[in-house]
Parts: sequence; structure tokens; C-alpha cells
Amino acid sequence: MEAVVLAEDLTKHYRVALKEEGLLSTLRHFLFRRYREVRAVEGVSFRIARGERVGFLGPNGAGKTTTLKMLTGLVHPTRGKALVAGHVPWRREKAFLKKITLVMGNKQQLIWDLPALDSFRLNAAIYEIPEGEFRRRVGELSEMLGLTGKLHQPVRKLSLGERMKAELLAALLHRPEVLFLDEPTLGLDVNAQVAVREFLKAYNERYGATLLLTSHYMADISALCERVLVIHRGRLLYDGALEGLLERFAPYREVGLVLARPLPKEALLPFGEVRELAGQEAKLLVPRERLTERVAEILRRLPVEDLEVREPPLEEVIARVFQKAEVGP
Ligand SMILES: Nc1ncnc2c1ncn2[C@@H]1O[C@H](COP(=O)(O)OP(=O)(O)OP(=O)(O)O)[C@@H](O)[C@H]1O
Repeated sequence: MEAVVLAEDLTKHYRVALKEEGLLSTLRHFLFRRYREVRAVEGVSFRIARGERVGFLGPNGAGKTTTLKMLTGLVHPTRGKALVAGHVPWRREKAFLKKITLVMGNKQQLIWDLPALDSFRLNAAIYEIPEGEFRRRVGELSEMLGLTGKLHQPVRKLSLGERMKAELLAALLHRPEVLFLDEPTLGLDVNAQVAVREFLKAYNERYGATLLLTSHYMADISALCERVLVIHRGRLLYDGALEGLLERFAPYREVGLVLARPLPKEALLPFGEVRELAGQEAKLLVPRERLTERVAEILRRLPVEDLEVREPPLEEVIARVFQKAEVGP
């Protein structure tokens, strides 16, 4: 397997000045500055093969953005190695910058008062994309993104979803091999979220590009990524299949029931943990290894009109992973 992203013992400690209130302490601070060390990323190692789509999960402040910044060369690591598309990111070589892109859902590169097309032209000049190729790429990407006809009006007149799509187009114009995406669907409505994630999938399949993305929307992760990296307090907690994460941290399934008549909670207790009970509808948690036997019992002993077995919501599983990490292994 050819690794296109390689991180080895990647570590970033920030030094933050401690500041106390009051004039005297301001003076003291000036003379004897004291610092606190923030261990944003601590000894993280992984490799990503060409063409993979990997989800990067972690609670706020876990170190995701810092890792992405090191991999794109915006931040120097305190320790460790990284190699992205054959380059050491923090050297920021031109050949490297042409191979990668970083999209941050909370930052924009398009110029607000100008049509998106004008900003694209600026990017084309920076990345030395010839005119013919520029037109071809804009045509192709705007079609994939459903943006045709939107590129001539000022960016401020676009909807949030259209703006994000235009941001993606700008970020992909130089046809990077490795895409680092930090919350690319942040704040978008459900339709726009789906459109962006479908686009990312299509882009990955068409060009064989590698994706590493963070998202708070688990639907993005489950739709796009077979593999996830989970980071917590700067340390890598899990690297593997999304499916495996579910099995390891959610050894239960959710059984949804519609009953023929309302039943008291006690009647359901023998079959699993009662998660919800409202009128004729109930939700039970059942250990995975007992699922078949419990479902059979439920059908035999309860007045069931409808029964559905579901995976627990990914949000819940992830919350468990972090809870467990707080308590320790
Ligand atoms: N420039 C900086 N100076 C000092 N501390 C920083 C700096 N950037 C980040 N940190 C700290 O490093 C830790 C990791 O932050 P980071 O932004 O990488 O987390 P994150 O996983 O991306 O979180 P979020 O999902 O909230 O963006 C946090 O404690 C943060 O406060």
C-alpha cells in the first residue's frame, strides 16, 4: 500500500502565556512571563493510502485542526515526522502546495463582492493553470457541483450552500491529490450537506484523490468514510473501520417496536434496556450477541405490530468512546 499521508509521532505543544489580572501582575507578567503548555497533539501516527476517504473524529479541542495544519504545513510540529504526497509539509514547497488543498468550513477564500469566477481566476494564476484547462475544469466542477450559472454573480448573493460549493471549486481548481477538509459542511442545511458529501465522493472516485475530513455531522462520516481516526486530548484512540468502531464501542443494537396497544415499562424490561416508551412506540437496547433470541422472544410474547432493528446512532457511539477515554481503558 502506497502511503500518500504519513504521520509518525506527530506532536504539537503550544506555549500559552499565563496572564493574571491587575496592574502589579501585569508588570510581573511583563518581567517574569509564565507559560502553560497545551499539548494539542501528542505522538500521533497513521498512514493513509492513495484514494482513501478517512474520517477524523474527536470532540472540540481534541487536536484535529492542529493535525490538519501540520499536515498542510501551516504549523511546525514540536516533534515527529510527516510526509504528504512525498513532501515534508512544513517546507511548503511549491510542488507540495500544488498537490494538496485545505478547506475549512469556517474560513472563506472567495472575495465577497466579486463573482466567484474572478476569485477562481486568481487561483488559476497562482497555480499556473493555462486558460483552456481553467475553463475546462471550471465547467466540469461546476457541473458536478450543480453551480452552473451561479458563478457570475457576487459571492455575497449566493446561498450558504452555493458559497460552500464555490469554495470547494476554488480549492480544487489546481486538481490536488490530497484533500484536507475541516468541517466542510458546517452550518449547511440538510440538502446542501448531502450535495457536498455526494460531490466529495464523486470527486474521490473520478480523480482517485485522497480525503481526510472532520465533521460534526456523523451522517457525513458514515456516508463517506469506511475508515476513521479518533483523536481525544491530542492522542489517537482508534484507527480502523467505522464498522469496527461500532462493534467495539456499541456492543448493542436498537430495537424499535410498534405495539398493538400501550404496555407498561415493566412488560418490556425482560427484553432489553428500555430507551424510550411513548404510547404504542418503544425503543429497546439489546446486546448484539443476544439479538436473535431476544427478537424471537419479543415476537412470541408481546403484541407487536412492527419491529425494526437498527444500529445505534453514531453520535451516541462516539460519545461513549470519549466517555470511556475519560475514565481510562
Ligand atoms: N495557536 C494556538 N495557541 C495555543 N493553543 C492552541 C492554538 N491552536 C489550538 N490550540 C489548543 O490546542 C488544542 C487543540 O485544538 P484544535 O483546534 O486542534 O482542536 P480541534 O480538534 O480541531 O477542535 P474543534 O473541533 O473545536 O475545532 C485546544 O486545546 C486548543 O485550545
